[in-house]
Amino acid sequence: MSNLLSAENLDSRLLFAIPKKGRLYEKCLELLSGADIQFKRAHRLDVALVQNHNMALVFLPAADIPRFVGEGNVDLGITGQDMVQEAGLSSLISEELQLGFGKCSLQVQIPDPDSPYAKADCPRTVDDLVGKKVATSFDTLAGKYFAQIDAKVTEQRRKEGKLKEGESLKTEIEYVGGSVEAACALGLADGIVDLVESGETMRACGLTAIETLLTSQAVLIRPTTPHPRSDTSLISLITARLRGVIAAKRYVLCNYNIRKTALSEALVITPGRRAATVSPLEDPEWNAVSSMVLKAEVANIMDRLEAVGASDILIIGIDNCRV
Ligand SMILES: Nc1ncnc2c1ncn2[C@@H]1O[C@H](COP(=O)(O)OP(=O)(O)OP(=O)(O)O)[C@@H](O)[C@H]1O
Ligand SMILES: O=P(O)(O)OC[C@H]1O[C@H](OP(=O)(O)OP(=O)(O)O)[C@H](O)[C@@H]1O
Repeated sequence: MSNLLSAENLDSRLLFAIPKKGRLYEKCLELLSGADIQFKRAHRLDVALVQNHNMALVFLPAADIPRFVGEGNVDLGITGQDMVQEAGLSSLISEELQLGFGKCSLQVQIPDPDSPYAKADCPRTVDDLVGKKVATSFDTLAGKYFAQIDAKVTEQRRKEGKLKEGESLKTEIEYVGGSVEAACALGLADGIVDLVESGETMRACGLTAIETLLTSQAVLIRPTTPHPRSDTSLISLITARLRGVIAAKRYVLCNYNIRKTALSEALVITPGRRAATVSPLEDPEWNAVSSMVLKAEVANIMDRLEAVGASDILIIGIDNCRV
């Protein structure tokens, strides 16, 4: 049997990096299926040849994908914006598409000072963490953030005469690979910088968030300068397909009938992505309108359409689309 990883198998193929596990994995598989990217991932193999395109999927840790994309080893990738920022390669990476899942925030968290178990001298603000220990998997971003806070607090303390010229404060950033939320309870750190989505993990660990370093979602990325080997037309095709799948998830089609006298008011409510489709009805005083609207705004839009006299308002799900 030929080796799947051999150069002749991969050389001519477009390489698309997908997180190999974790929070983004299942959503990525759904997205690939929606875009009809067909593949079989063999047991224990992190490369899968795509059956219906000259492409291979490469399953990598989400944290490594920005480097593989930035250095041009792969042509496309999906990862979190947080990972792109942490890799510090933003100039080499172009964000093609926000995918609308994997939404979370990178936050500074401390043991809840209002908890009955809190120590009297526990930190309450980021300034209170200066000179102490902060555990994180995002040591680059946390390091940059605390370098600024350290400089600000050092300056203040000098002015107050609490620090001599030449003396400075430095927060210690302690890298941990996972389960960062346990670091304070284990005595490893005074605060952490970690991802928060629902806040469940944070609350379960008796932590509270005091600052947000960034917000993030999953993104489709590609090298700013495509590799000479890259099939740019296939990159555009895959990007367009993924854009269609994402738009279909976010939008629904809103159809309704409206008197011509109220048409302009109704079109303000449903302007459509480019423009709404307005068709004549047999009754010359009425029009039919069809317009894409954001799923999240449907209830509000229906209320407003009814208020301007629209009738037969129908909301229709979109399976897939090109926008
Ligand atoms: N709780 C969350 N909610 C939504 N998105 C998240 C959450 N945690 C992480 N993410 C997103 O998913 C990306 C990958 O995080 P994840 O923790 O799954 O990484 P991993 O280290 O590859 O997996 P694992 O934690 O299983 O080792 C993060 O960079 C972030 O963009
Ligand atoms: O606010 P929440 O919805 O509770 O999500 C936040 C948690 O999710 C992530 O970890 P994950 O569960 O992916 O595992 P990890 O700690 O091994 O990275 C993150 O590191 C937090 O621990």
